[in-house]
Amino acid sequence: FVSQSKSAPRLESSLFARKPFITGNWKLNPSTKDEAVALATGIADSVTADSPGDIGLFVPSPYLETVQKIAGDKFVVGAECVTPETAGAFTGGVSPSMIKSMGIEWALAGHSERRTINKESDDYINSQCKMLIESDMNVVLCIGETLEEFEKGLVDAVCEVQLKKGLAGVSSEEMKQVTIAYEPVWAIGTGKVATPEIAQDVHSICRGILGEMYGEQVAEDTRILYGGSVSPDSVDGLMEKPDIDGTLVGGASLDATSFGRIINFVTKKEPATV
Ligand SMILES: O=C(CO)COP(=O)(O)O
Repeated sequence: FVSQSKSAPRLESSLFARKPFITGNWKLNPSTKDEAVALATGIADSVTADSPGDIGLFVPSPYLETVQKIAGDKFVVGAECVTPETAGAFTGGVSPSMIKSMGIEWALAGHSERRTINKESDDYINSQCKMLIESDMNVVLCIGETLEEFEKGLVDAVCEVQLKKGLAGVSSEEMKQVTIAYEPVWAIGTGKVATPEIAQDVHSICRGILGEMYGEQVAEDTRILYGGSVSPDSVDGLMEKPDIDGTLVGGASLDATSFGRIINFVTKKEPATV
């Protein structure tokens, strides 16, 4: 259904150059399995045959199997992070092979909270990306600048470093397994969503960097999601922009009604010319 490793993410529809991908990241929520079941069920109920994109939900590792069962073929389920090791003395670690063996084929890497709180470096994130790809899984590589970097005009430079280091050693062919999520740190959990214009600018810059790294075709095929305070009110405007291929939603993915509205976004995007 949504496995990018099997087919390039192109849509038959002429509206989108790339099939939209609406994703949620539950972070350290909800507090109990019962609540996770209720929330995942509510989200699954809002996915219909008319929902315009692929849908994904990144959930805490203890809930992966339960949520996967509820998801069926309505949405894909992924881990929020992985330990880039195969086995050994890494207490608390969760490896790609462990979750792959549970039927999970997706994971995030490089979320700003992991970069900051868990001190995950670009090199470590690169190992996560490579190990997920080698495990025949799909990765959503998260990048984005802090407020200070934004105010200093360093957005392009930060995105370039995070993309180039995060994807070092990843081949053009393997880029089918990669989705990018641009999440400006200043927009995460703050209620300050980037304007569609700002997000479009950065997405277009990121696509240009991917073009330098991998050529035009890979750049055109790679989905770039926006994350940071996305809500039912802001999703339509964001999704109208040509280089915004989806969203990575935090807070609003914890409410089935709000996330359902985001999943079923309405867009007036111009038909794609590619
Ligand atoms: O970090 C995010 C998703 O990964 C965004 O979180 P919010 O939508 O709560 O701002």
